[in-house]
Amino acid sequence: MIYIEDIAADEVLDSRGNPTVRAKVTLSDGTVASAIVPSGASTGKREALELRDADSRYMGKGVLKACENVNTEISDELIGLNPFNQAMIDETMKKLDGTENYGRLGANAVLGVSMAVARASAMSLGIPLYRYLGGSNAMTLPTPMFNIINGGSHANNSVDFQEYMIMPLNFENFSEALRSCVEVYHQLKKIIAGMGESTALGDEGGFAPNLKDNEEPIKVIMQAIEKAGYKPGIDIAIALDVASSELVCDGGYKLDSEKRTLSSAELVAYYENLCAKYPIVSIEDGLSEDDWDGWKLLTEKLGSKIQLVGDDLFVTNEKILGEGIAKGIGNAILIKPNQIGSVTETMRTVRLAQRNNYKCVMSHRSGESEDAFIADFAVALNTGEIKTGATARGERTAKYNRLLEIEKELELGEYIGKQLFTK
Ligand SMILES: O=C(O)[C@@H](CO)OP(=O)(O)O
Ligand SMILES: [Mg+2]
Repeated sequence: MIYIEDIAADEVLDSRGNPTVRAKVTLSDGTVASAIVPSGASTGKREALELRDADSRYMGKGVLKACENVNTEISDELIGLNPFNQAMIDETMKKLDGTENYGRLGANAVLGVSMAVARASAMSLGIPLYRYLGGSNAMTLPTPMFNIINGGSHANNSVDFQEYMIMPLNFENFSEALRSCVEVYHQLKKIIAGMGESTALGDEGGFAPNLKDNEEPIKVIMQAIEKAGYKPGIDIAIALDVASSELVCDGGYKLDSEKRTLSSAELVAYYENLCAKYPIVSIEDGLSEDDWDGWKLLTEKLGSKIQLVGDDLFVTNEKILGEGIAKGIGNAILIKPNQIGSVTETMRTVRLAQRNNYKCVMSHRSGESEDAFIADFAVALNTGEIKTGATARGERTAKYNRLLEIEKELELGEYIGKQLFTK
C-alpha cells in the first residue's frame, strides 16, 4: 500500500509579497507534490484562522509557526497514512487541531497539507487533479467572473465597491469566452487611458482608476464591452463584489466616493436601481456579514432576478451556509478553500449548496500564488463559475492558463455560460 512518507512546509511569498505556506508531501512510491496557500485582504470574521507570527519579521506576517506545525505535529500524525483517503487525512488534522476554526495549528498549515496530499495522490495515480477530485463527473469548464476594475481594499483609488467583473455568457466554449474577456480588458485600458486616468492595477489585476462614484465603473465597462464588439447583457454580463462588510461605519454603509452613508434598505434600493439600468447578473456581499436582516430584504427584492453570492457571509462554512439556506438568505456561495481550511470541508460545503440549488463560485484570494489548484477544483466540483481576477497578473493568469489546458484535455468538456442565468 502506498503511504505518506514525508511532509514538510516552508515559508514562501504570495502575490502581495506577504509570507505564506508551501507544503510538500512525499509518498512512499516517490511521488512529490506541493501546494501554496492563498490569503485574503477583505476577510470574513468567521473565517478559519490564518496563523501569523507575532514577531517583527515581515511586520508580523511571518508564517514560520504554521510551517513548524506542519513539520512537527501534522507530519507526525499523517506519516504512514493512506493518501487516497482525503476525508480521513483531513479529519485527522481537524481532530489534531481540536478547535472549531483551526485556531491552534492554523488553517494555512492544514490547507497546505490537505491540497498537497490531494495533488500527490493524483500524481501517484497518473491522473490530473480535477479527475482525481471529481472523477468522470468532472466536465464543466467554469464561467469566469473576470475582475476588470478593482476598488475597496484591493486598490488605492476612489471606488468603494471592491470588484467590477464581466461574465462571458454567450459563448460555445471556455477559450472563446476567456478571449472575449481579454478583449474587453484591453478596450477598457484604452478607455481609461483616454479619460486621463491611471491604468495602474489593483491586487487582482483589474484597473484601479479614480472614478467619480460607484456607478461610473459600470458605465465604462459597458463601453468597453461594446467597443470589443460584444452585446452587453447578451454576450457579456456584469457582476459585482461590493465586499460591503468593509464599508460598515456608524451603523450604515459608507460610500466615500459619493460622500454619503446608506442604510441597508437604501443600499438595496441602490442595487435595484443599478440592476434596472445595467445587465448585472450577480452581486456578492451586497450587505455585510452581520446584516442578516438586510440580506433577507436583498434576497426578497432581487433574489428571483439575479445571483446573490455570500462570501464574508458564509465563509465557505457548511454550518453557516445551512443557516442561510434555512432562512432563505442569498442564493449562491463563494467557495474559498482557505476560509474553511481543508479540501474535504470545502467539498462538503459545495455539496450542501448544490443539493439546495445554491450556485457555487470557486474563488481565488486577493493574495494568490502561481498555484492553480482552484482551477482543477472548480472543474472537479462542477461549480460552473470561477472568480480569479484579470489576466494581467501571473498568479491570476496561472488559473486561466490551467483551465485552457484542462479544456483541451477534456475535449468534451461543457461550457454552461448560456444556461447559467436562464430560469
Ligand atoms: O472578497 C473576495 O471575494 C476576495 C477575492 O476576490 O477578496 P479577499 O481575498 O481579499 O477576501
Ligand atoms: Mg468577496
